[in-house]
Amino acid sequence: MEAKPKINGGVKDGKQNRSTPAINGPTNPMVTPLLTDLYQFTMAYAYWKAGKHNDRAVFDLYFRRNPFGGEYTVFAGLEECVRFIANFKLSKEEIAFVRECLSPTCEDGFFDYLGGIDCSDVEVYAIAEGSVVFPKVPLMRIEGPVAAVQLLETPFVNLINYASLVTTNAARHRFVAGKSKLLLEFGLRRAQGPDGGIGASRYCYMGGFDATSNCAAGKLFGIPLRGTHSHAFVSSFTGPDEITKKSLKSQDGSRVCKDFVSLTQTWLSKLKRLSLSEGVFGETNQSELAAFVSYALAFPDKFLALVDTYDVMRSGVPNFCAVALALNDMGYKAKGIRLDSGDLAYLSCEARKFFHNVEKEFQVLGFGKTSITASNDLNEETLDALNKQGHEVDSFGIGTYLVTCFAQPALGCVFKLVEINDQPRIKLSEDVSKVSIPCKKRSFRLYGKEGYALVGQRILCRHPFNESKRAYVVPQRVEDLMKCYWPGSAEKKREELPTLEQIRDHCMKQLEHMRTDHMRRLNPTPYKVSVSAKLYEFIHFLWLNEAPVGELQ
Ligand SMILES: Nc1ncnc2c1ncn2[C@@H]1O[C@H](COP(=O)(O)OP(=O)(O)OP(=O)(O)O)[C@@H](O)[C@H]1O
Ligand SMILES: O=P(O)(O)OC[C@H]1O[C@H](OP(=O)(O)OP(=O)(O)O)[C@H](O)[C@@H]1O
Ligand SMILES: O=C(O)c1cccnc1
Ligand SMILES: [Mg+2]
Repeated sequence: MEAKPKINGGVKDGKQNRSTPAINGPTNPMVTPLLTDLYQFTMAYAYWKAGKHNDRAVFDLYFRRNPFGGEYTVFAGLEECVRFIANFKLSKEEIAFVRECLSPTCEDGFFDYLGGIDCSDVEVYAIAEGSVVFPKVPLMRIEGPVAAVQLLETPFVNLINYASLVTTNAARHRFVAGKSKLLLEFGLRRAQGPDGGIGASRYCYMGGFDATSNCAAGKLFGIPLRGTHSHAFVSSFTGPDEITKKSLKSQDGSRVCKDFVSLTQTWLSKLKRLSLSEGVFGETNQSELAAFVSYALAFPDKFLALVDTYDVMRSGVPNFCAVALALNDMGYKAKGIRLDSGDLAYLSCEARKFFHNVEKEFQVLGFGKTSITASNDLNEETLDALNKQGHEVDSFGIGTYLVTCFAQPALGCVFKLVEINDQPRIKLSEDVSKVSIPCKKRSFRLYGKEGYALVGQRILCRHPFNESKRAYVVPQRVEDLMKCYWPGSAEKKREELPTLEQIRDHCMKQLEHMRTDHMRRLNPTPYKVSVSAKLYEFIHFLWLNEAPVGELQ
């Protein structure tokens, strides 16, 4: 990071703000200017009373430590902040409520002023959503009249905190599962309320999940929807006699099987003969078979069965195979099974063996590759354990631990004043990691990989607080990280908001280019965030200037 030169403003290049299309309001209609802490309004009043409310302030939004014991974070939630600020306006009712909450001595003029705030004099600069980011680096810089920007603190931190945390959690699950696995987010029922559920689905997709079970998120964001069925469906059946409509038309429409139940029973007998020699199963649970047949009749081209209601290898898997083979006769390819309890490594390997045997014995090409989905309280640790043991799972359905961010409930984003009326400000702390980095800054990412045009300048990079930690760097490529996402009425180009799909792609690319030692789960190498030599000198000058000198008696 380096302190930003003072001269700014004017049209850079391209379009002006006025010509860009209107931005929709926040996804959650509860995100209004009142979704803030009371003290933002009390401070706004006190700024106004002191005649300071229009002082030009610069705030940085950043976090101090990466979550989940890792060394990286994915930045998310920016679009919602932009939507919020683009539509910021207190209604008459909201102002009346604020008036009730503040002291009766507050002057009327303040409430007129509140009603006029529309963030047209606020500017927001930010790193692209979906970027990999690190502690202390400003994710967003918010410039504007101090009272107005103060009102944005709580909603902005709220919108970024969970979004970035859960996106990072999803990215970490993706990293452990590996690229080739299908990751399904199943967390809605366990999420922290409706907003937690909708947000989890959106941001887990951003962080690398492939699909969600959450229909509302599918509709709102176009996220692929996926799902299986539950134990209730299986246990609701009592036996094959329940199935009255037994016919199934073949996939190409040329034939009709009048009694699909009997076809399935025939296949089950053949499987029994095959398996009895190996002692795998005798009688399977017939009510489970009825459930599977019914599901296959409802979705012949999407048949997927939950096989652990009674006994995975003695009932669920053979019943599934009987239905799948009957479907195969009719030209359909069964999708697969889901395991939701027991030793998922062992059971997935046993099921895979069974599928391979079926393929060999009955010459059904590709049956051995039938998909296996696993679920049940999965998290990074269990995925890692399954990898170490060896497993045959193709797809993981993950809920509770993912969406609740069980391993760490908050990211700890902060919003700190770094400059007012062109005067740099600092917040001191006994804890050095909590000292804020003053000044309106620019952030760069320096790339050392070969193959890029040489920038060639030798830069001294310094740890912001530790004098002895420094290094010269000759970057091969330099990326300016902050772009303008909300110019207010300033005549500056506003970055277009990318689609969820584009943000997800950006996130995947960023993660792919991370050094593996920064990514590993155990004792990852910290990514070094530095300040320029000039900023280092300035931080320490200001620190000494602001810290009172103690007196020893
Ligand atoms: N091979 C494995 N290695 C490590 N953890 C596993 C393995 N297989 C499953 N797990 C995890 O172990 C836990 C098992 O949960 P639990 O003790 O509730 O058993 P269960 O199989 O769900 O039992 P139940 O039949 O009562 O539902 C889950 O968190 C699951 O993800
Ligand atoms: O385990 P999670 O990661 O939260 O994933 C979602 C879970 O939700 C469903 O069952 P539910 O937990 O409602 O019931 P169950 O535990 O009895 O299967 C599903 O079968 C998964 O196990
Ligand atoms: O579709 C599923 O299998 C599913 C959906 C939500 C929660 N558990 C499982
Ligand atoms: Mg469960």
